[in-house]
Amino acid sequence: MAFSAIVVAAGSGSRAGGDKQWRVVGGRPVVRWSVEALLKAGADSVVVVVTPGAEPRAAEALAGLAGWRTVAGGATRAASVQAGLAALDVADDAPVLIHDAARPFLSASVVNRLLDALSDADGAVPGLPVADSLRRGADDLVVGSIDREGLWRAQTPQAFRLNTIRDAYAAWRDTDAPTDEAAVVERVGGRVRLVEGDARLMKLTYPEDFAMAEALLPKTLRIGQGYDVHRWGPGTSVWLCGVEIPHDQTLIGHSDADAGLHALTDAILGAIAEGDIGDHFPPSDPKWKGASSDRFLAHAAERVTARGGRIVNVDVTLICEQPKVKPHRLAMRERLAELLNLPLDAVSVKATTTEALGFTGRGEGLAAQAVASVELPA
Ligand SMILES: Nc1ccn([C@@H]2O[C@H](COP(=O)(O)OP(=O)(O)OP(=O)(O)O)[C@@H](O)[C@H]2O)c(=O)n1
Ligand SMILES: C[C@](O)(CO)[C@H](O)COP(=O)(O)O
Repeated sequence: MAFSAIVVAAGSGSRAGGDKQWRVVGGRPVVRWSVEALLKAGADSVVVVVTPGAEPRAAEALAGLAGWRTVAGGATRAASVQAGLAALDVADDAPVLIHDAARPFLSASVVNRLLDALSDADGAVPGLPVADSLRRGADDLVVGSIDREGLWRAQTPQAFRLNTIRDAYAAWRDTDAPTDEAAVVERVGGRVRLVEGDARLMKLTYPEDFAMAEALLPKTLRIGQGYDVHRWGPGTSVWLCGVEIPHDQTLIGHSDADAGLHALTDAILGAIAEGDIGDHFPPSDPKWKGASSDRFLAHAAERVTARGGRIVNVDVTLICEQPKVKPHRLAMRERLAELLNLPLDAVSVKATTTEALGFTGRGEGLAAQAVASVELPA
């Protein structure tokens, strides 16, 4: 069934600490999840209601999506919904879904249930039965109980034909704004059907809800590995895993030749299949001459964040006869943990010799290998 949609995103998000509709969850702004879900579910057009002046933020958050436009919202959610209704350019009896931007995880099955229900009802609302006991409280004391039988938690989107919801709002006389559209249509005697909601369609209201939303997202675990070698040459210190160690030689390279950081950067880039360090920082480019490898690692970590992912743990092995790594291992782990914003117990640095065999054994060069695991949105 063809339908259009309104996404209300003109709130202040005060209970969440402000601006929740623009915050990034799972690599995308909250409002983008909501608009994209409606477009994917088949919406012909989406009117996004924003606070006056927030249009550029909406354009940035929704860049690359087609089929949406903004209108300015009002002081209450109900006023914002009415601004969206006034901006719709569809037939009087066209189905309209009205959705909170703050409920990002909308599935096509909820949309289909709502549209189906409109065939014999004036409106449809996704709901979840109340599972907890309900108590009335005053001054931290229980002062009454409420029978939860027959009680539902109403979610959005809520579905109506345009004329039904527009006329019902026009008839609303209370001084208090309604909390949702079901209440408005019910007030004029409309039959609003409850359809099965979805626990993932939770409304992001409080700061802690954002961690919950991240946890709800399906994830995939990726592993990447990296390897790097640098030749020993004359010098007085060497950089390894972001720590400068006094030594009678140094590693030779275009940058600071920190083989540990290079291997780890490649491991992270490998986990997200975004090429290798040379693709991002070509050795032919003079601007990387003598550069601190910290920035290479930070760049790889930023790429993970940009993909909505997080690094879970890293493990680096340095292969050399000298210098002895153990005395510096904790400092190296602490530096990597700092650069990657990871807890110390998610960062491992190990070392081994090759029993005097091969180029590392002969002291011609140092090798490093690394493994990184990364969680990405599925
Ligand atoms: N004047 C308003 C108030 C709310 N909303 C939207 O209505 C939805 C549900 O409202 P709520 O969760 O209460 O959002 P806020 O009003 O932003 O939050 P708070 O009450 O914590 O300030 C949100 O997508 C919000 O952006 C809106 O468009 N216009
Ligand atoms: C519309 C709604 O999300 C349905 O549960 C809810 O009523 C919005 O309430 P809020 O106080 O604006 O968060």
